[in-house]
Amino acid sequence: MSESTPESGQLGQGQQRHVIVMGVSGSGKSTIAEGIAERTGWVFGEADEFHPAANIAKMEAGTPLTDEDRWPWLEALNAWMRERAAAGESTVITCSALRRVYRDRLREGLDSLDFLHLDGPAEVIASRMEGRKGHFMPPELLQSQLDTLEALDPDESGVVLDLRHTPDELIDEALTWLNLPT
Ligand SMILES: Nc1ncnc2c1ncn2[C@@H]1O[C@H](COP(=O)(O)OP(=O)(O)O)[C@@H](O)[C@H]1O
Ligand SMILES: O=C(O)[C@H](O)[C@@H](O)[C@H](O)[C@H](O)COP(=O)(O)O
Repeated sequence: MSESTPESGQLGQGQQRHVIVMGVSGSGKSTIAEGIAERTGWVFGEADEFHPAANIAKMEAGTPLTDEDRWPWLEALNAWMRERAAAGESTVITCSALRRVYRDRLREGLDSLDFLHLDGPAEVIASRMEGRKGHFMPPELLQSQLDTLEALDPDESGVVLDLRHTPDELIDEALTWLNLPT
């Protein structure tokens, strides 16, 4: 399948792909999404960069975001994907996308949007957050992220991947699920 390779240039409607690597903070979204972007040539987006400064300050201070905090952020991410779609480009972005209603907002106006959910034991995620230096997200917020998380419903296009696998394994599993060459 070559429709999404960097060489293919502008893609017609229906040929482009839009993928969100989802999961709680520290699950490995950035690592895997960057790998997918490298292998596919799709435009990469990092959801943390779409948060208003107030949201970042709130998380940094150890306070979980509310739905109200998240709506403008989700709207900005959706607008960005729609712009890329209008330009005929495929995208892969990181986004916690913790609740079903958030994912519904993210899907608006797109022909298709696939979710790759990085899931696994809380202890593994916690130790990764502890080991990550210079990131604004405090490990204490992990529990609220896990409490907010709603698994993909059967009618949502997506797959759950085991975050304990290595990044290379996960990128291969993602590409295989997406029906792309590994
Ligand atoms: N599959 C993996 N196996 C081991 N360590 C990983 C894996 N994926 C990510 N990491 C490490 O875990 C930490 C969190 O990963 P990151 O990609 O920043 O997660 P997120 O974007 O979901 O917050 C980073 O230090 C990263 O290097
Ligand atoms: O909806 C939220 O509460 C945040 O978006 C959160 O889920 C996200 O994970 C943070 O932005 C931390 O960034 P990392 O996911 O990169 O740790």
